[in-house]
Amino acid sequence: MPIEALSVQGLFSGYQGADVLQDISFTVMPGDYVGVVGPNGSGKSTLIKTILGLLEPERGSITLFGTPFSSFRDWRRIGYLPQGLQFFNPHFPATVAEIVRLGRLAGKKFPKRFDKNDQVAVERTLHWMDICSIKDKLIGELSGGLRQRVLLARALVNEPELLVLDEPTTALDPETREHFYQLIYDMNRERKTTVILVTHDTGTIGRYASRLLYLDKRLVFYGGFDDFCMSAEMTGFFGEHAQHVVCHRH
Ligand SMILES: Nc1ncnc2c1ncn2[C@@H]1O[C@H](COP(=O)(O)OP(=O)(O)OP(=O)(O)O)[C@@H](O)[C@H]1O
Repeated sequence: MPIEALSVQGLFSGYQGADVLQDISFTVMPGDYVGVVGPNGSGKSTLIKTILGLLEPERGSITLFGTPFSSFRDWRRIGYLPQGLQFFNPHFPATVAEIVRLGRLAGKKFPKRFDKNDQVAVERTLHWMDICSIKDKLIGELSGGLRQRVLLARALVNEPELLVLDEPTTALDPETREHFYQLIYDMNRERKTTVILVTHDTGTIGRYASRLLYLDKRLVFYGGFDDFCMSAEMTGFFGEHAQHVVCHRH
């Protein structure tokens, strides 16, 4: 039996002592692609921030790759693309290659210095993301789609086993968005990268993710898409139309 990439048990988490998330439990196995959906304010980003240690939980346990959160140190195994990068400062004075290299800082001990291995990893990732030709451009000069690709490259530069993306396609036009989803999907299929992707794109995510996590402060549903789509209970919850949108997989 493979070790779970992520296990969350009885999690309560929120802000200033007020819980947003209440009693959340689920596990993610290596190679899963989990789409996290739910209404505005349902706690999707709160869940991601808690899993990554950016927010301390009120109660409950989190295990990453079989290691309890409190002793987990191997952050290179996890890549994270946070929400809200469409507001990226266009005057930020860093080139594409420098931005990607920043991803190598995760898990480095002090003094944090870059070495030859970092250079090799950066070159490999630029090539993989097909952004070698723009490596000396300033990040602020790029279109939203290319910028997002660079930030994805930063999240991937350590070849993480688990990739966490919080609404990565918000600022992208439909064509670039589709391309982005395809890229993530290929990584999941070909490299077996475990993916957790928060999105409002309920119509699209069903085409790519293997599991659906529906959050509304509590865990409303967690399971395979087919189970979700066949569940009468879910029709009652979301209404036939909403369920049809999520289940529209062609
Ligand atoms: N830093 C914060 N301090 C206090 N409350 C917060 C903070 N961040 C989020 N919240 C509140 O926590 C609740 C859940 O927010 P969260 O951002 O996790 O939801 P979400 O499902 O990701 O929403 P959206 O779909 O709009 O991005 C909301 O009521 C929000 O106002």
